Amino acid sequence: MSLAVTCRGLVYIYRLEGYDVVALSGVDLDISPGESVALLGPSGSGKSTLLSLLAGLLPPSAGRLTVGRHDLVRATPAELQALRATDVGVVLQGASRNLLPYLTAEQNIRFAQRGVRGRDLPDPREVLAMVGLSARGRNRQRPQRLSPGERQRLALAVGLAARPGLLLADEPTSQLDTRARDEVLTALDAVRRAGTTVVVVTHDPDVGLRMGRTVTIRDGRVGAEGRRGEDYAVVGRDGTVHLPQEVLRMLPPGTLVGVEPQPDGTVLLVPSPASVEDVQ
Ligand SMILES: Nc1ncnc2c1ncn2[C@@H]1O[C@H](COP(=O)(O)OP(=O)(O)OP(=O)(O)O)[C@@H](O)[C@H]1O
Repeated sequence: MSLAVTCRGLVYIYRLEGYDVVALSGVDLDISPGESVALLGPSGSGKSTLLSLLAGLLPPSAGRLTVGRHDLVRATPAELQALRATDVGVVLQGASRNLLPYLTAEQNIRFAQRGVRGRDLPDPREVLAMVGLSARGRNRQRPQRLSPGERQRLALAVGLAARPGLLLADEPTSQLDTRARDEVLTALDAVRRAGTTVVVVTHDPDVGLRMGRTVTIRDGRVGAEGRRGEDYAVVGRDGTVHLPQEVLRMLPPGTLVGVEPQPDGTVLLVPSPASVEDVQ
């Protein structure tokens, strides 16, 4: 069963000795069951932190977060662990971090299925077939005998071992050549067609296009959304809007802007020749 995700005013603060780092500053995001979403954004904007919260690996500092029927703010550590074992598959950045090197591909899947109770588990070969790893005895190979792209697809298969309703993957195509990257994307298409909700963190805009929906995280919140190639800025809960780079070049920081609602429902931004400094 595919799972929905709801974030409302989601905040995460890394508390370090002497100072705090606000990694997420109020994420509002709805993901429908079966949807595929790419999280894009500059380095340090909060993508991996958001993924860790969705996975139940980090507890929200404030706000609301639900995955399916699970309330991740109230969940106990035991409930979060059960969630990761069954409903949410997590693929960490770097394929090898998800794999046991001394087990074959098939054994890696079986290992990920151990201890899962209360649901029908898929046949490991079925999971390997979904990510294109059933031919030429790939199921009997250990990870180091597989190519980098095959290893990454095996990492996805391990994340799918318990047939989760939500698959989270951090940079699944980084450091792969074009062909291997396309094979990983084809595997993700198959996962989505099987009805699983998929959320992928990526720096690659092409991956974003292939996923159908992009969500750009900027300064710890949703700054923009892309649907079927159309890009939209998102108005934050405090009324702020992250302007696209090309508009920011026309309206650099400090520009005074007249905001004029039009009768047809559009809004005009009219720059003034004066700047904030002139007014102060
Ligand atoms: N373990 C940590 N301790 C303290 N601060 C952290 C920690 N992990 C991340 N941060 C900070 O939180 C903010 C968001 O980081 P995060 O890794 O979520 O961003 P990101 O968008 O995934 O970046 P990248 O694309 O480089 O992986 C950054 O300011 C980062 O320095």
